[in-house]
Amino acid sequence: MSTAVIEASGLLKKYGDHAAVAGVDLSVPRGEVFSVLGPNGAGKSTTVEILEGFRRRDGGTVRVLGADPQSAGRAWRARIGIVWQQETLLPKIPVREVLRHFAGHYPAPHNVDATLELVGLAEKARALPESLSGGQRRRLDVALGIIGGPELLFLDEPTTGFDPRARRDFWALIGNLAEQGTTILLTTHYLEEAEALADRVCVMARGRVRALGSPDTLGGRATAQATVSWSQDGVRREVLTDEPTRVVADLAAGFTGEIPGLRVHRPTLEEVYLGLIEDTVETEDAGDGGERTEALA
Ligand SMILES: Nc1ncnc2c1ncn2[C@@H]1O[C@H](COP(=O)(O)OP(=O)(O)OP(=O)(O)O)[C@@H](O)[C@H]1O
Repeated sequence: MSTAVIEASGLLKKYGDHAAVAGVDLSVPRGEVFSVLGPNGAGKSTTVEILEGFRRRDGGTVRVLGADPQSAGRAWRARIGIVWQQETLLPKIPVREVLRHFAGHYPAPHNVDATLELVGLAEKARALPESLSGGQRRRLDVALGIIGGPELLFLDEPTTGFDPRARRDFWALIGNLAEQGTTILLTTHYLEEAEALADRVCVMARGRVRALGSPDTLGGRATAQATVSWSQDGVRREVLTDEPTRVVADLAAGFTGEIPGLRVHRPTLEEVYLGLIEDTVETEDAGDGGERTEALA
């Protein structure tokens, strides 16, 4: 039996003549943190909304937690958690009560206080949601996403607007959930976030998957040529090489002590990503097939 939590094959979604998703294949095993990257308009949200059961596809097959999201019922929905890009509208009651209220919708919810602790909001249990800072508010959104004890959690640009410290704390929280076995699908525009959290990343552009792999190896990153640079007689020198270790060893033999200003640089995830989407930069948003429509289900 397949251990894939998400399995999509030949996924297709059209708006008018424009294929927003043009044949996507994905397979995400249980317990993986899987990140979807891509420029604006690449088809990420459309793909994710189809997987969440909020948008109908025009072609392809999809299984999420063993069911077709388009026809799956309440019991299936209780097994997934979603942290939306926009803040969820909440009643004007204290944070703990909000969470208790949402917990009541699930058959086997997490403990409310343990969840507040996990997201770092225990001290705000009695505060009203409207009094929370942006980052705290986002933590509450995450608490709402996980209160039902989901097997699969969708996170849509979860750390937009976070300060660097809050972002690190948030990453620790997500790492924690992943360690506990939650499968996580993360869309983000922050490459360092994908690098910190994801087991695998998928780069989408123009409705297709351009590259798929671990952050270390994406687009041939691990084996790409390295630039070795150093300073000699006040001049900066550099060599592009397949064998940086040999170059450094040869250099070291010519110096007594440290090699001044030695640097070995391989492409960063951001550089690889930008190379993968280079041709889309100008045109990605130009292909709309008409007016935006509301989600169907
Ligand atoms: N409801 C809709 N009606 C018409 N066109 C749509 C609709 N939703 C998305 N599109 C178009 O489909 C394409 C993919 O959009 P989508 O929102 O999936 O991209 P994205 O990768 O999530 O972008 P972003 O990073 O900006 O969120 C875009 O060209 C968009 O304009």
